[in-house]
Amino acid sequence: MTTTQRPVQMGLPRVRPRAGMSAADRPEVPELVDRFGRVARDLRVSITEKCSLRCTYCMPAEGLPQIPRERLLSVAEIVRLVRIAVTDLGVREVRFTGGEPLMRHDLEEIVAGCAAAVPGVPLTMTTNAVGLEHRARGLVAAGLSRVNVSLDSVDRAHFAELTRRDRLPAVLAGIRAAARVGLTPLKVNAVLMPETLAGAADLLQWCLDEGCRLRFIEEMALDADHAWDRDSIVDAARLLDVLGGRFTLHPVEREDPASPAEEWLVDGGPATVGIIASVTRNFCDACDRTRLTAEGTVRSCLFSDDEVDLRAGLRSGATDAELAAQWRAAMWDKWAGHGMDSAGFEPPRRSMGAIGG
Ligand SMILES: Nc1nc2c(ncn2[C@@H]2O[C@H](COP(=O)(O)OP(=O)(O)OP(=O)(O)O)[C@@H](O)[C@H]2O)c(=O)[nH]1
Ligand SMILES: C[S@@+](CC[C@H](N)C(=O)[O-])C[C@H]1O[C@@H](n2cnc3c(N)ncnc32)[C@H](O)[C@@H]1O
Ligand code: SF4
Ligand code: SF4
Repeated sequence: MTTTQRPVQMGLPRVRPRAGMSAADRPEVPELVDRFGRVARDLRVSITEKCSLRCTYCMPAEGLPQIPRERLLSVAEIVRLVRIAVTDLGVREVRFTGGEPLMRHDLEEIVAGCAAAVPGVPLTMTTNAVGLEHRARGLVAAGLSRVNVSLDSVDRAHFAELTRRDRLPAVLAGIRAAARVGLTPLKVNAVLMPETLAGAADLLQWCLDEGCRLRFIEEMALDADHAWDRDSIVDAARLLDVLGGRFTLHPVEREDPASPAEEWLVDGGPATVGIIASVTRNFCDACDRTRLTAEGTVRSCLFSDDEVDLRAGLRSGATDAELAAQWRAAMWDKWAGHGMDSAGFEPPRRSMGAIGG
């Protein structure tokens, strides 16, 4: 686990991690700083636990237990928290995720409400693209800036096996519709597993043909079935070997050293393929993420089950300042990193789909 000490940038006080730092040690700044000197600027909002697919690395076959409607944040509650995040807490980008955000019929209202509340802030979505074909235009009109789409294989049988649903045609149609209406740059996320390797070159060729930016992602211990095994991680070297059989790849110097994806130029460029090595070369020391779950808790790290409930305050008359203070306190306690390489590592209780990836 990386615990590199990083100074807080941009004029904020320098915060040094030290054992036993308490709430009283938090500097009086509006931003979402933590004890390790990081500042969270990237808000990921889960809006549902429901999903149209059942990816084996994420969901149980039967889906997640349904969240009763009254426990889900409403459109107005999501918009209010997004406004607080941007205007009071220094958030600069908002991503809708889940579960599958397209499962919410009021997604367009959520996007439009946020676009009006925080004009100029990029509003993005991570989606499996099932049904996006019919909603892409409406989402652009509502104010969505771009989308990232999960797609692990362009082989229909293989896709059905990985997602437990035969929906590849809908996903490809969704990606094409999103690209047509300008939800770009459109990135494709593929979780890297032994099963993904066989079709990796075909997937890259498809993305090159369609003008999408493909990133492979190391599988993390966030599957609902708890079948993840550190020793069966497929690493970048194995993937590069497979892709190298069909393409010429050259590593690209990272423009942004904090960016999680390492990039390779494909056949001389300009197209690239990326690898997000969340496990073997984690980027926790540069983490700038804060999360809201669909039930309105702040989750400071994907791997930390310590959540702070904002919904209770939202529904009992808390002021913006009170909600912001709760959010700051939650982020101050953020962990150094995920710890997947530490002895005695235990996966979190919630799986990826229940957190909001
Ligand atoms: N370790 C770690 N991995 C994450 C986190 N959030 C997302 N991921 C992984 O990164 C992959 C890509 O996430 P996206 O939702 O596309 O977001 P992103 O890469 O931040 O998006 P861009 O800003 O478009 O590059 C996901 O498939 C997850 O596997 C996080 O907070 N920590
Ligand atoms: C949980 S999904 C939610 C959004 C949407 N349903 C989708 O699939 O894009 C968000 C991202 O998490 C990734 N993901 C899910 N489980 C993962 C795991 N165990 N390890 C790494 N990434 C995972 C997915 O590939 C996807 O890119
Ligand atoms: S990764 Fe996304 S599409 Fe796949 S099961 Fe999880 S939430 Fe659904
Ligand atoms: S695992 Fe936690 S600390 Fe690491 S990048 Fe993800 S959210 Fe940030």
